[in-house]
Amino acid sequence: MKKLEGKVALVTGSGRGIGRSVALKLAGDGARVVVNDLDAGPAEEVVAEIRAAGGEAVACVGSVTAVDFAERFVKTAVDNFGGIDIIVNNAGYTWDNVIQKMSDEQWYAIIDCHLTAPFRILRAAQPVISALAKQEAAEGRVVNRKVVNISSIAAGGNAGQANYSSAKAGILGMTKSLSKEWGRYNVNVNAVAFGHIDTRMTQALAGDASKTVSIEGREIKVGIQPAAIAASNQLCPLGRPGTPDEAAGSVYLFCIPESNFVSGQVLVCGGGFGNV
Ligand SMILES: NC(=O)C1=CN([C@@H]2O[C@H](COP(=O)(O)OP(=O)(O)OC[C@H]3O[C@@H](n4cnc5c(N)ncnc54)[C@H](O)[C@@H]3O)[C@@H](O)[C@H]2O)C=CC1
Ligand SMILES: CC(C)c1ccc(C(=O)O)c(O)c1O
Repeated sequence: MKKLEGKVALVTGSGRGIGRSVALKLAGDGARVVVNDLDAGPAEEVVAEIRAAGGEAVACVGSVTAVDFAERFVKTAVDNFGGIDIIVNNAGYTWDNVIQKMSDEQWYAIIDCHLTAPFRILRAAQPVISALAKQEAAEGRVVNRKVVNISSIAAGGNAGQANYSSAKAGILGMTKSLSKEWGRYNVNVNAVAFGHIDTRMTQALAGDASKTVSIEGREIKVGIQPAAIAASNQLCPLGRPGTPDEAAGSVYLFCIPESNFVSGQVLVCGGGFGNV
């Protein structure tokens, strides 16, 4: 018996990187997944991958920052799969600069994506979750649901990331508050704070090359200089970045029944480096 058989999981930013690995991992253990990404192609590919492996998935394409996104995301889960069991707030990117060079646009774009969007998604999910919990209580059943918010070791502070570290610290506060509000619905609300995971966002740049990705019409610089990666590896007891599959493994721990009495906690997944 698969541990997540029949569960309905919503994973933002799951067209690539860590989110993609989370979607595949949850689906591989029986969950039906709503795959979200800003980019339709990668989202549809993950849906196809899950279906090809015998699983169930549907795409909900669009930016988590769109004002109507949260309601659409929740509706997609309810219309296609009849409920919500797991929410992983993962979508994101970095847009770094030292504070004197950080524009309001840059500040709000990152706060909106990493903090306001998860808030709206969880707010939109509340009526569905409370109704299901009420129905289950009337039937004498206890069903644990799971929220996993994705944070970063940058929540502890990182030069050049005032916007990102504020958002990633903020979501830890939201995680702890919601764990107290939603215990009554049997929802475990936890966070995973990643250290360096090897993805598009943190890809190694060749030489002094710079790379950009297009996020909502903006060309955003991504990638890390090899010297910074070497320094990060040196600080990390395991001496290397994590893989997206390893990152997904730590999210999975908060999604399975074995963690049913763990709530309001932050798991650092950083190869031994970092605390928040
Ligand atoms: N890679 C790393 O070292 C670390 C990553 N994280 C966090 O992990 C999460 C996933 O990042 P990665 O997998 O590394 O990046 P990635 O770039 O490989 O994947 C992120 C995905 O999110 C999507 N996305 C970005 N903005 C979106 C939006 N507004 N709406 C919907 N989808 C959106 C992108 O299109 C992309 O497919 C992010 O929240 C990031 O901040 C945290 C700590 C370290
Ligand atoms: C590799 C560097 C140190 C690093 C690690 C983690 C993040 C993150 O939390 O997003 C970064 O943005 C990094 O640049």
